[in-house]
Amino acid sequence: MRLHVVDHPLVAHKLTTLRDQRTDSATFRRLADELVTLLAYEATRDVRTEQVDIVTPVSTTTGVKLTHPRPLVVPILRAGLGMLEGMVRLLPTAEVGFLGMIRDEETLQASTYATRMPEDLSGRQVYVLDPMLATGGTLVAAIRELIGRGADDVTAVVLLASPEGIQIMERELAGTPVTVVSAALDERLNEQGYIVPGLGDAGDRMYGTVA
Ligand SMILES: O=P(O)(O)OC[C@H]1O[C@H](OP(=O)(O)OP(=O)(O)O)[C@H](O)[C@@H]1O
Ligand SMILES: O=c1cc[nH]c(=O)[nH]1
Ligand SMILES: [Mg+2]
Repeated sequence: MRLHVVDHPLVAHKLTTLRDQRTDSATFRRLADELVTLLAYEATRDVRTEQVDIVTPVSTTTGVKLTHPRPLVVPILRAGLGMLEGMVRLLPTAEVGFLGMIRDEETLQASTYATRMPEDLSGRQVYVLDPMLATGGTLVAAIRELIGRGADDVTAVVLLASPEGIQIMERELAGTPVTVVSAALDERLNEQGYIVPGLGDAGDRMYGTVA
């Protein structure tokens, strides 16, 4: 597993406002959208392209276009949904699949309540979206599902990761073609499994619900 923490002043600036407890839901959604677009730039560095010949008003030239099979973008509901638009804006040919997952706040075990994506992902590049990589349980289960369907290149785009979660991912997904792109690597998890300093419950902050 590869970890890439995006080091950029615009990312740090937007993330600081996202973390701030005074930030309202509408602003939180806008910032999550903007942040994922900045992360997508890094996450798609190896997206597959093919050469094409085109004619400009001045001459002929050779360029590239996104190639087949189309990349698949999978937001993990609920909070990952807030990252979908920002991602597909940069990947207009992408197909979108969905995984609904919830973490039991007592046991911290993740379970899946909805799955809607192609059965066969062989040869596909997959971008899985979830703002929080806390214990890693959710992302490990999601990525296992994608690899089980044949995906051979998985990139997880997250806003915050914990060192504990990264360690679990490295252990549980050793030898699999997985990259994690994050806006920050935080200090630790607290006793409730929340990222510290973190931003609280991403889904609640995004959709205005109270934990
Ligand atoms: O790394 P983990 O310890 O598994 O925790 C991270 C998960 O927890 C949150 O989802 P939550 O269960 O709150 O669902 P929600 O997105 O519907 O709020 C978050 O959006 C991640 O999916
Ligand atoms: O800090 C955390 C941990 C899990 N889920 C969240 O939304 N936030
Ligand atoms: Mg939540």
